[in-house]
Amino acid sequence: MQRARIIYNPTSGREAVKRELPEILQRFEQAGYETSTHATTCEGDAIEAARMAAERKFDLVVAAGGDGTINEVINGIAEKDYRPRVGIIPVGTTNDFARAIHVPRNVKGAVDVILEGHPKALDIGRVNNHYFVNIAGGGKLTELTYEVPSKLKTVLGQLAYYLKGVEMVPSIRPTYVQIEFDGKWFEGEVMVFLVSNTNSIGGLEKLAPDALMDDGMFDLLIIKKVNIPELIRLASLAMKGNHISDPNVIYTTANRIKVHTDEKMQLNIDGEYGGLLPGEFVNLYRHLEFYVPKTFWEEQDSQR
Ligand SMILES: Nc1ncnc2c1ncn2[C@@H]1O[C@H](COP(=O)(O)OP(=O)(O)OP(=O)(O)O)[C@@H](O)[C@H]1O
Repeated sequence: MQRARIIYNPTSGREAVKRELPEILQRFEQAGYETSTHATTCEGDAIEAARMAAERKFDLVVAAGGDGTINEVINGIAEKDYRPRVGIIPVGTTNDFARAIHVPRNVKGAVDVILEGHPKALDIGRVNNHYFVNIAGGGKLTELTYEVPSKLKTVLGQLAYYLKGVEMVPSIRPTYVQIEFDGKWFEGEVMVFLVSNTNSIGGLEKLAPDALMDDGMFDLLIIKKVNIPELIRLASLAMKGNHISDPNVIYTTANRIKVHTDEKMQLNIDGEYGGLLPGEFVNLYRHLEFYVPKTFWEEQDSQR
């Protein structure tokens, strides 16, 4: 019998997962999994729970929560020789990773995807000693993702991020960085740089429109120094993916990226604070197996 460990964050998003847990457990048991659960209690708890699940050789680890919970789960297993397959039940606020791999953002649909059973090996990223599935980056704008209080997200959902974003705009300043990507070089002031593994970032599905998740490459997006009205114009272009040909934007792919700055610049990893730069970003080719909808792969393949 296969064994599944469901690691869930009871505080994620609008706190729906607690209510649905009995039904989730029943469906996994009916599908033939011996299933147990772990409710996270604080930051870092899902890392430890996932590490233990790998050590105890669970076949499947399910991350039920937001992008923060998924990030912790992959950090718990990424360095292990034996790595359980990963399922996602997206009950967070933004759920970028679920969007990217087309897992439905409702519990029933997400459980269907896991139980239909199409695991696919996908790339993940590593920066310094942290792992990420979606994105890592730096620049004042990225700090938005961890400055929004959890309670506000529970009440307002995604709107909480937009409100905070508007509030932060006047304080956004450029930072002088040196970026080396696969032997090429950029040096100058930037508003933000993003190292992306998926095309879905901050709820925008076209920010890194060409990102594939099993090609061993990141999409690197750099927004050079611009004034605030210009930044707002670029943000509106990004809604439709039309920002990438703008002269103030560098958009390219790379497997290995080094970012250095003399100023203090925070690193954002999958929406959470990840320490200070410098950082070396490495793409780990098809490192973890995730359950994805069958249609997702047909679509990825058609983009090649
Ligand atoms: N019981 C808990 N109480 C408070 N915080 C927790 C608890 N369990 C986990 N956390 C922390 O909450 C963080 C954010 O949770 P998560 O990403 O699951 O939901 P979210 O913030 O609502 O969604 P999103 O990341 O999509 O915005 C996690 O990275 C973890 O550090």
